[in-house]
Amino acid sequence: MAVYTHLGAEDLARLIGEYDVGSLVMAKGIAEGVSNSNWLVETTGSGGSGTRFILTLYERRIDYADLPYFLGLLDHLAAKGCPVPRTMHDRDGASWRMVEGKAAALIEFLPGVSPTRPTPTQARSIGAVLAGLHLAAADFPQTRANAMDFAASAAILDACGAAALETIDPALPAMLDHARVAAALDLSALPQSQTHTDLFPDNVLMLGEDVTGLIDFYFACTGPMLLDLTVTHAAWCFDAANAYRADCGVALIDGYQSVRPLTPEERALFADVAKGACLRFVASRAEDWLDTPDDALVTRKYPMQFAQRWQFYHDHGAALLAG
Ligand SMILES: Nc1ncnc2c1ncn2[C@@H]1O[C@H](COP(=O)(O)OP(=O)(O)OP(=O)(O)O)[C@@H](O)[C@H]1O
Ligand SMILES: N[C@@H](CCO)C(=O)O
Repeated sequence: MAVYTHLGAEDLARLIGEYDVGSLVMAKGIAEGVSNSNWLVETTGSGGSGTRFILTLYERRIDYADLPYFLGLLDHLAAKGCPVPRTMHDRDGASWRMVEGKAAALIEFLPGVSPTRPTPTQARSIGAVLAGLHLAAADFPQTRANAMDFAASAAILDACGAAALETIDPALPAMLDHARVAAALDLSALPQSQTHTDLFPDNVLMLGEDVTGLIDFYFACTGPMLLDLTVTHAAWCFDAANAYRADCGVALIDGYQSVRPLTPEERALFADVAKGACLRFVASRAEDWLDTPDDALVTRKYPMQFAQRWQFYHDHGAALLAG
């Protein structure tokens, strides 16, 4: 369920009236997503604006001071031909406005569906698109620090505490030590750009083998491009039983390198950064697991899934870029 705030028909029509997109025809709450309230909105269109939009009301976990970065990055990337939604600007030129005390943005609707079992060809496509995003974002003038960097992961696991982590799984407390090791990594030699850092399949829209949309940029930040590649690798290249899918892994890295070859420093740090990437999701999932009551409507994501992927990169990560 992801409509936390009720907006009546008049509220929605008034809000849409602030934009040059024609008048409201339809608005339907979107069930997917857990962080924000989202509606699919249809309008009569105006001046080439298109007629379908996503209206997002930012509910939690988002600092409004970051909105110019998130929404400005979308516009920057869209202008360079990356498959990301453009943001609609209201008649005052603003990309977001306040509604019912919350920030709201109207974003271009993009076609496509999120793959549930990506094929190697789809993995290759997303690798190439991610590299294109990194190149296109290099001259984006704003920056944002990564609030979920390796030090943050270690701090989150530390705050959970070994005893609480053990209630989720006896193998979880060991991840705290591994997170401290990741936090001490020196990533300063790695080339940086603006990065998505949460490019799971559910944040990608595809039609067949083509990527039609990258969405949910609310963890985007300035940082090592390698981290973004390893997050995407860890999120796309394991099956439902958590076994590594080498066909997807090879295709994703090939696709990425077809657009931006990795530097020797990136190749050398691939396994360590992939392990840190896994720990970021171990940490956020463990924190959510402990914070979410058993009977909550929100589905909790299992931290051990990424602890097992950490183990995979620990055992095999160095070999993935060999040859
Ligand atoms: N620009 C877009 N074009 C088409 N569909 C979109 C677009 N943005 C979002 N959606 C749809 O809305 C759903 C919810 O969006 P999103 O995943 O961003 O939700 P959220 O609550 O903001 O994030 P989270 O996934 O972190 O809970 C997506 O699964 C997708 O179906
Ligand atoms: N994509 C993340 C949730 C957002 O950080 C996960 O699967 O844990």
